[in-house]
Amino acid sequence: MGVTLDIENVSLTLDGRAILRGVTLRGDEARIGIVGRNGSGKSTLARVIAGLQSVDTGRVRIGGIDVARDRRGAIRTVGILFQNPDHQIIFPTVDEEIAFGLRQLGQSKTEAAEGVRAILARFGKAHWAGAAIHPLSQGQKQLVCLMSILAMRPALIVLDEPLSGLDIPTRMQLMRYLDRAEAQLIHISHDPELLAGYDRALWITDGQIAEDGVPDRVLPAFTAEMQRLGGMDDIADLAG
Ligand SMILES: Nc1ncnc2c1ncn2[C@@H]1O[C@H](COP(=O)(O)OP(=O)(O)OP(=O)(O)O)[C@@H](O)[C@H]1O
Repeated sequence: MGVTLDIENVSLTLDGRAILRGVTLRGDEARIGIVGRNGSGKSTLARVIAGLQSVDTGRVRIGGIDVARDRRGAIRTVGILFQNPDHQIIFPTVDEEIAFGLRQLGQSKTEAAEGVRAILARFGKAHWAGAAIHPLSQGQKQLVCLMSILAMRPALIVLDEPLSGLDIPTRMQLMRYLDRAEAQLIHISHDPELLAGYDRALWITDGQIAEDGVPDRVLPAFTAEMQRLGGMDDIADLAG
C-alpha cells in the first residue's frame, strides 16, 4: 500500500502567469508517468509534490503530510531527482553528499556513515567512499543523486527527467535500479516509451491535467498530438 497523493484544486501564479491551474490528483499507484510539452508545468508540479514550491490556492497532502509546511515530514516521505545532477549536488565528495540527507533525517554521524556504506555496497560502488564528485560523469553524478535519495528510503520518488542527458546503457541501468525500487514513482519524461508499463499516465497541458488514465490510452494520444504539432511549420506556439 503506497502513500496517498491528495492534491486538490491547486493553482499557482508566478510573475503574473498562471503556471498551475486547478490541478487535482488523487491516487496511490506504484508508478505514475507524466508527459507534456515544454513549459506545461510538469517540473513545477514535481516541486509542489516534493514540498519545494508552495501554492497560492488548493491543498497538497502526500501520505497525509502537508509537504510545504512540514519539511522534516516531507523529506522522509518524498525524494526528488532532477534532470541535472549539478542542481542537486552540494558537497564535494560522494559520502558527504549521501550522508547529508541521512543527517537531515536526524540520524547520528555514525548511523549516517553506516547508511552511506550500505548504499554504496548495494550499488557495487564501495570504492566511491571518499571520492570527489567533480570528476564523475553526468551519469555517475546522477547515480550519486539516486543513491542519496534511495538511502533515505522515501515512500515516493519524483523523477523530473533524470535520464534525459544520459547514454542508452546508463539510462537502462538507472531505469533498472528505479524499477526495482520499493518506492512509489512519479516519473516525468519526454519519452513515453519509458512510461509504457506504468499504472497511470497524466498529460499536462497549460498547467492543467488534460488527460489522466491508463498509459495504453494516454501515451499514444500524446505521441500522436506531438507528432501532429511537430509536423507543422509554424513554431509560433513553441512553449514560452
Ligand atoms: N520561478 C518561476 N518564475 C516564473 N515563471 C516560472 C518559474 N518557474 C517556472 N516558471 C514558468 O512556468 C512554466 C512551467 O515551467 P515548468 O518548468 O514547470 O515546465 P515543464 O513542463 O517542466 O517544462 P520542460 O518540459 O521544458 O522542463 C514555464 O513557462 C516557466 O517559464
